Amino acid sequence: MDQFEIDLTEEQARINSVIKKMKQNLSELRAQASSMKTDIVSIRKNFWEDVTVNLDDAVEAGETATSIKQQAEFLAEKEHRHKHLDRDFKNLTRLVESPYFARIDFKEDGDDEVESIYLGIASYIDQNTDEFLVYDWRAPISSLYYDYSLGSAHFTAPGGCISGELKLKRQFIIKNGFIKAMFDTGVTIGDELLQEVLGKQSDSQMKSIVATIQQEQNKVIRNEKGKLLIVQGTAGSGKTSAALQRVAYLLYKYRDSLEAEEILLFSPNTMFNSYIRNVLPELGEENMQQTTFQNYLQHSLGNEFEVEDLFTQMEYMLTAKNDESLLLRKKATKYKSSFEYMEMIEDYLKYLSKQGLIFNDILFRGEILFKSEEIYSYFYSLDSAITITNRIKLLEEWLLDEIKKVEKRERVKQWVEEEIQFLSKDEYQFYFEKLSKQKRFSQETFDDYDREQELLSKYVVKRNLVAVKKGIKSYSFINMKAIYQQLFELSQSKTLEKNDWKRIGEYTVAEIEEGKIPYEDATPFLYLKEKIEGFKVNTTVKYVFIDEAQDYSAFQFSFLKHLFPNAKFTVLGDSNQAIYAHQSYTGLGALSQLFEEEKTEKIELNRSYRSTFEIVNFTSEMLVNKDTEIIPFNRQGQKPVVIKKQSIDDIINGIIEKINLLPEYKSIAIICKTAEESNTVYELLKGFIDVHLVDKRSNEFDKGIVIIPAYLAKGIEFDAVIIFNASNTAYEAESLRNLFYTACTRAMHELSIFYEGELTSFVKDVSRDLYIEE
Ligand SMILES: Nc1ncnc2c1ncn2[C@@H]1O[C@H](COP(=O)(O)OP(=O)(O)OP(=O)(O)O)[C@@H](O)[C@H]1O
Repeated sequence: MDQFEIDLTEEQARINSVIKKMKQNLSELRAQASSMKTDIVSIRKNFWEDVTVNLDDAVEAGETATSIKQQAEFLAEKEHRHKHLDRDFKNLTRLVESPYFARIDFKEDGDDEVESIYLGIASYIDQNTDEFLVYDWRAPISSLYYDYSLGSAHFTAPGGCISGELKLKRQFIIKNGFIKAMFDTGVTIGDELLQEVLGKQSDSQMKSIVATIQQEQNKVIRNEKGKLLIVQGTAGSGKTSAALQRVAYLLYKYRDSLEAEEILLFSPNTMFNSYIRNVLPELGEENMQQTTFQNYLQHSLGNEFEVEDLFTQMEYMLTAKNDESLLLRKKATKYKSSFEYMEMIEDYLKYLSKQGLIFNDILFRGEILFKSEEIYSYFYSLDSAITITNRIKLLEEWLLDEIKKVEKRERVKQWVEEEIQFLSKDEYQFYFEKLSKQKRFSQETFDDYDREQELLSKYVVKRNLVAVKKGIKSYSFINMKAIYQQLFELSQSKTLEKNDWKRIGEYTVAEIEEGKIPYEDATPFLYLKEKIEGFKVNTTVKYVFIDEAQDYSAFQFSFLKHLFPNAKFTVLGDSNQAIYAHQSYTGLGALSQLFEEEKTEKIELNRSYRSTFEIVNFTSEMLVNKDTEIIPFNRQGQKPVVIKKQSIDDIINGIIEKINLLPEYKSIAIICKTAEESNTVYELLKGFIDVHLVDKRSNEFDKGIVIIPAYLAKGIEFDAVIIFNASNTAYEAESLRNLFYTACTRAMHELSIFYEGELTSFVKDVSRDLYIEE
């Protein structure tokens, strides 16, 4: 036996022994969990038998409340412990399959002994000796594995910095308790294992990367310095992966004070949510909250407006005739996404503080109860040193007080009497019972006619005023539509030409009038509304993650900062994938203005792991911005293939042929420029191959062969990518470069580009030796 075989035998023996212990623990845990579950079910069932209920007097009622509270606390405590047991059980079940993925041997300075540390997705301690048989990959000592090659190394433990020497780094692939592969490595994280992992086919779900986290990714995962962490990373550099492992890391590090629901991830679309939903559970953690910015806008404005979504806006920009109105919309979008527009709104708010708010009349039974002018006068009679929001609150209180007077006044009116007469038997009974409960009557009927009339009229008026009061409480007396529209009349852009601003104003006012809110107006509108009505901030979220951050405008970042005042932000993006090029995208640099410099950290990820060496070299050359070098991971594959066809029909035939020739890939994407083009291609292909069409409503990430518009393919990856038509007509404008780049960088193993007519210059400009022409 050579040394490797000896080592392998020893390691397998250790694994066997560890798994044996784990299995024993597992059955103990199972028994504990099951008995605790029985207890919980029984407590729930007998809840009311075990509390003493007596409501005879205040003292007894107080004791009853205490008894209920104690019983509820007892149950909650049991449930909490059961949840933990359940989690330990699930983790141990995973560990039994594959107890660890790495070993490091570390000799601490001043110590003679070399300690062997095994790293897995969770810690495992020998119940008899208290020895750590497996260390959680997030434990302080585990960072040695990610950060150092052999030689001197150190890590920060709770008690301070510990230095020493890393003597061995070994990696394993263990399946069903058996070592499938074992590598000893000298460099940071061995290439062999990474080769092995990256060479695999894609999955419908993103996978955790804990065994092969790279040094620069580890910096993202464990970073804790600033309030804002900006990660600028090239396509496929592991931004999303690092973000998710970071969530797992934070949940581990702050396990006593941080819950998964206090972490919120903004992702590019709902399909993406389904794509990443397995990563954290795979690591034994609960998923954080996930949403999209669109979802938030819809939730906040959806009742009042038809809110345009980003994809509709994008589809419009990509398909509309290249005329004056498209140009204007682009200018408007750019302007409305900028900090300058936010400043304009701030100035407008200063103006509104002194004059100019617009109110609605408050109506009651078709008549004006409060005229808008009256509301206006009251509002501006309040001390202008008080914020607008607080004055609105005072105004609300005043209106509700006035309503009390109205209530009294209305009771004697003719309509009330008429309504009483028409009360149905049920309604009459309803009021009667209500009054009886209040001990107003001792007998079965109203005994006194006048009293009856008085009380019934009171109820009738109250009932009729419910909607008015509700309206006042929800501030429907503020005419937000008109206030936003007025902004265009009263303000003047410093950068746009006068005429452009005027025309932008005209069409915005018209859209809003029709109850539609363009995507670029949704956040500014909401900002203005919240500044007037009071910002509904979320103080419970402690960490906000923004993936695909290049798609957010400066305005939206500012808004999010307001929205989550207590949160730390991790923002991940790639300026080369800024496909909404009409936005005022200024790079993630715009973000730096949000927090003070000392609270902001920046990390760049330049190594690309998703695609083969050949694909990365090809796609990198498409970029004009070559400030940062993109380093491909050394995984070989075929060069991208560029295929010329005579017509669209020929392209369709070519794609069918291509797909038949490709190996049995799990996922193939035919990426089109727009949803419109995707529909057409789908209709042409569906009779010949089994394809799914992905659109913005798709919630699940389908594997197999999909047809997808480029802007929806963001963040996801496929074994093979086929670009439908890379003609110069389709991809001519410079603004489409990033969209094209994003589409091509979705490919892991193979990239084929079809076109008819002239080839887009985005490909033509790439060195000829980097692709094959067919
Ligand atoms: N350290 C790693 N070990 C193994 N796989 C990795 C590692 N880093 C990244 N990957 C893999 O590379 C691919 C791209 O990762 P990910 O999607 O996180 O990148 P990204 O930077 O968010 O990409 P994009 O911006 O292009 O959407 C994934 O398949 C991921 O599993």
